[in-house]
Amino acid sequence: MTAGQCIDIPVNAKIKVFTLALLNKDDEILLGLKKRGLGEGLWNGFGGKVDPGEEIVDAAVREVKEECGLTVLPTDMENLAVIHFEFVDDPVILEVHVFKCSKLAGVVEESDEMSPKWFPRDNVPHSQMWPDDEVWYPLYLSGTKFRAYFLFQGYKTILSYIIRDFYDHTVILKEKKKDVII
Ligand SMILES: Nc1[nH]c(=O)nc2c1ncn2[C@H]1C[C@H](O)[C@@H](COP(=O)(O)OP(=O)(O)OP(=O)(O)O)O1
Ligand SMILES: [Mg+2]
Ligand SMILES: [Mg+2]
Repeated sequence: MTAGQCIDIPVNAKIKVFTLALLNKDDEILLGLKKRGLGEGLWNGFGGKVDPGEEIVDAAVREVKEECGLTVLPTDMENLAVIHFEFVDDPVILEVHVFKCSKLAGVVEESDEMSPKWFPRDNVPHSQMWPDDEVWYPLYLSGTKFRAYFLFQGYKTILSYIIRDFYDHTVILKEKKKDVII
């Protein structure tokens, strides 16, 4: 999977590519409480910026190791979703490649960036997570692959979103239109 455009964002948008790994064991998911930077204070999967020239899946594997100590293999990373985030008044769009993985090796360790903890997959702390997670998490639980676009005002308010089938962009799975003020 390569970095790419999506029909919901401008063709010339400046894109910054990130990874996000959702690590599963039985009915649990490993989340990390982010200790610094983007999303500080929120529980999230593990991931970060893709380095120049780096394959996206390799970045996902590297970030998992750096942030929670676990070893995963690129071939065990299933690409669940690609999500674009636009922020009002910010020309940079974040492109987050979401992977899920159930084959984990090693020991979970706290890192400078993340404080990891297992949660039941159907009971994650949404009030302390990015607000978009609550929207797309049911798709993760049902194993539905998707592409999504979210428009944020600041980091807490979602103005609109659209979630499409991963393979067929004409199929809309979920949508919230922008409120029109008249
Ligand atoms: N709206 C959102 N919802 C979500 O669920 N995850 C988001 C998100 N916006 C960003 N993320 C994820 C993507 C990525 O895993 C992480 C942001 O990347 P980081 O700041 O953690 O980068 P790095 O781990 O490379 O950090 P440094 O090593 O400090 O540069 O947050
Ligand atoms: Mg990170
Ligand atoms: Mg990084």
